[in-house]
Order: sequence, then C-alpha cells, then structure tokens
Amino acid sequence: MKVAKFGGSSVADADQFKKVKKIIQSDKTRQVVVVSAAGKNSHEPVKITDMLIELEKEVKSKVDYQPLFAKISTRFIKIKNELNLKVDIEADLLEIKQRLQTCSHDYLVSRGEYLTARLMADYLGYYFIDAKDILIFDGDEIDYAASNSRLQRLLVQHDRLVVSGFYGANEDGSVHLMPRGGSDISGSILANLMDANLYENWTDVSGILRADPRIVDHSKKIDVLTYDELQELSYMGIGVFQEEAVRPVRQKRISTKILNTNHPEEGGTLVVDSNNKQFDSQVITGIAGKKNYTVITIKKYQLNRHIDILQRVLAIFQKFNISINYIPSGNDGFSFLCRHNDLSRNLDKIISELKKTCNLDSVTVNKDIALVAAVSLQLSKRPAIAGKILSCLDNSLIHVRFVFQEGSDIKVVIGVANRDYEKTIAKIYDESLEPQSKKISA
Ligand SMILES: Nc1ncnc2c1ncn2[C@@H]1O[C@H](COP(=O)(O)OP(=O)(O)O)[C@@H](O)[C@H]1O
Ligand SMILES: N[C@@H](CC(=O)OP(=O)(O)O)C(=O)O
Repeated sequence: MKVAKFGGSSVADADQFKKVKKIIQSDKTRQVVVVSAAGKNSHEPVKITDMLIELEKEVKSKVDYQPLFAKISTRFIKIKNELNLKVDIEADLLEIKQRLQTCSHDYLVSRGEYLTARLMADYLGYYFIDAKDILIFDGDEIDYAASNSRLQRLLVQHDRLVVSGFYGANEDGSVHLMPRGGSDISGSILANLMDANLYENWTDVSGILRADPRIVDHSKKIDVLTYDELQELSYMGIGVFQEEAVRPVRQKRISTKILNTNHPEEGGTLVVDSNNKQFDSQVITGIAGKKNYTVITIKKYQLNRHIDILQRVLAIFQKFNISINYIPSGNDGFSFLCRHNDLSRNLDKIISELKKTCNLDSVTVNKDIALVAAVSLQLSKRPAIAGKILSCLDNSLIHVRFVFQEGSDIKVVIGVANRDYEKTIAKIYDESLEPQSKKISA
C-alpha cells in the first residue's frame, strides 16, 4: 500500500481537489491520504495556515477579527459548494469560532488541516481521521507504540483513510502542532506505521530540483536521491520536503517519491537507501541554503585550552535556549552561527553576558549572513571538489565569509552576505552543474 501526502498547493481550491481525486482513483493502493491546509495558488494568494496565525493575533489584540474569519470560512464553503459535498463544514467552522477566545495556538493553527481533511474525505469517499486520535506525542517525539495501537484499532473497520496533517495529540489529548511544513512529517510517520511500500509526497514541482527554481529558473530535476542527500538538502533549506520527515521513512527504508499534482505524468524524484542509488553523472547532487544567520565570534588568547570559559559561554546559549547551527573554531577564537530569528530578542543580553562573565578579549557580531550548501556523496572521498566550487565564486565579486567542510560530510557550506545569497546559488549552479563544458567532472 501507499501513503500519499498532498501539500497545500495541491488542495488550494476545488480544481486542485479534482486533480487529487484523479490521482487517488488511478491507483487503488493509495489507501492513506494525508492533506495539508489549503495553500496558495494563482487565485489564492495566502495560505490558510498563515491566515489562522494572523487570526490568532487579531483575537489576542482585540482587533475586529470577523472579516478575516469570514474570509477563511468562505474558502472552505466555496470548495464544499463547488464539489457538491455533504459534510457539515459550517458546523465545524461554528465550533472553531466559539472556541476562538479560549483555544490554544496549536488547536487554532491546526484547523486548516482539520477542515481540508474533512472536505477531502467526503470528496474521495474515504474515512476521515482527526490526526489527534492517532498520532500521539511524548514531548516533541512521536510515540510509535501508542500511535500504532490507535491506528490498528481503526484499521479493523476502515481501510481507506484521509488523515489531517501537521498535528497530533499530546498525552493529555490536547492538539500538538508540528513545525511549519509538518504535513510532510505526518505522512512520513504514517508510512512508517503502515509499513507502506511507498510514501508519495505530492506538491507543485515535478520532483526535487538541483536548486531552488525561484532562483535558478532552468534548474534540472534530481531523478534519484539518497535519504542522506535529502536530509542535508532539507536541513539546508529546500522548502519542498520538511527536514524532520526524512527519519520515519528512512528508519523502515520506505522509498519516497516527490511528485507534481499538476503534472503526474512528468514523474518526479525517487528517494532511496544509498545502496540502491546508481551512479550520478553530476558530481554535485543539489544546492540549498537559507538566509538570516547571525555569527557571534569570541576571541581570547589560547581559548582552545580554556575549557572552563567555553563551558560558561555555552551555558549562556543554553540559558537563552538558543540552538547553535555551527561552531567553527581556531586556537584563539570560536564562532557561533545561529538563526537570526532564534536570537533576535535576546542578542543584546547574550552579548552583554558574554562580555561581563566570560573574561574574553573580544566579542563581535556579524548579522545578515546566508549559508549556501552544495551536497555531493563524493565530497567525503574527494574533498578537493570544495575547492573547485569555491573557485567558481572567485571572479564573481562574491565575498566568501567562511567555508565549513567536515571530512566525513557530504556537503560543503559557504557563508556569504544575505545580499549575495541568490547570486551564489546561481553561480554555483551555472558553473558546476551547467553548461556541460564547465561542469566539474565526475
Ligand atoms: N530544490 C528545490 N526543488 C523543488 N522545489 C523547491 C526547491 N527549493 C525550493 N523549492 C520550492 O518548494 C516549493 C514546494 O514546497 P511547498 O511550498 O511546501 O509545497 P506544498 O504546498 O506542496 O507543501 C516549490 O514550489 C518550490 O518553489
Ligand atoms: N499548513 C502547514 C503544514 C504544511 O505541511 O503545509 P505545506 O504542505 O503547504 O507546506 C504549513 O503551512 O506549514
């Protein structure tokens, strides 16, 4: 059997629902369907999830939220009417409205998936499952045993299911929201629980491209990818597959396909275990990145010998609950790379504590840094590939701030200014993946 997850763009309106039905009906083994909340397309400029986040702000700040609530309701009622559905979505909307003042953030923001799944189940004639009845969390981790026993109980009576993505339940039954893009994770967990033969992730691109198509408009598709490569590309920022969605399918070696709801005939990207990947004619599998990192650099003579000071420094990051993405280091200095959003409110306090309590020679801050990663399975055996990538940037006036490459790693990460982000990706793509004459040879 297959688990098929449809992203927000695939369920944005009634026309998209029709495409989903065609796909589901063309293969009877697509037994479990997971949906995101109705997303964006050319007629609908805002994702329902973003509207719900805005709605919560309006409710909290006592602004008149009725127009926004009406706009959200209209989108669902329009899909219901255009598809002649019977499900009582109006009653669901009324319940949400009645709970607006008291409900949790997780409950409200998850309602997009809940309502979309209610409509989709009715449209496909599949059984609707509220994800909070089957995906049980223990803290931030899914509890596979508890979730499995809930799921098995349901499967006794129903074998074709539509499940709402993006959330599950805490042990006390309250809604547990996943990170943004989390329906990919829901689908992956369900594929794991169901021992699926294939996890299909349906989106609005025909597979994973070697670079973000919004930056490189001629970017080519990756036909086959390993879980390792997908994990790195997702972690480094390709929006198409949530980074936390790799682990559940990988754990059971369930092949995964990224496919296009608008063009199923184009095929997509197949993700497999490394043993099943054939030779790739391109040395670099893909390029990904993210903007808005901040680098905090601390200096002290022979800092690498002062473990006590490093302990104090790390305790400060821990106190403010800051995740550190990279720590490049030398004898006299350590740098800490963090997401700007994680730091923002606390940056001044962190700097002042570092200066006051750690007896350092200097503390400097560099904002507006972007990271760009080139992923290649061959990097661990041929580290000189990194040099070739850097030489691509050499005469392009892009100031490379730093480069990280661990010996065993399958990626090289380059730090540049935010303003050079798109240019760096485009340059690496054009010089190292195309044209053929300039390509780094395999
Ligand atoms: N390397 C890449 N390959 C394919 N798509 C990418 C890549 N990097 C970024 N994207 C973007 O990811 C988008 C799909 O992700 P998302 O918006 O979450 O889709 P969905 O609504 O189906 O969940 C694509 O429309 C594309 O713009
Ligand atoms: N709707 C949620 C979860 C999700 O996975 O969405 P999408 O499949 O549209 O990326 C979000 O916007 O984050």
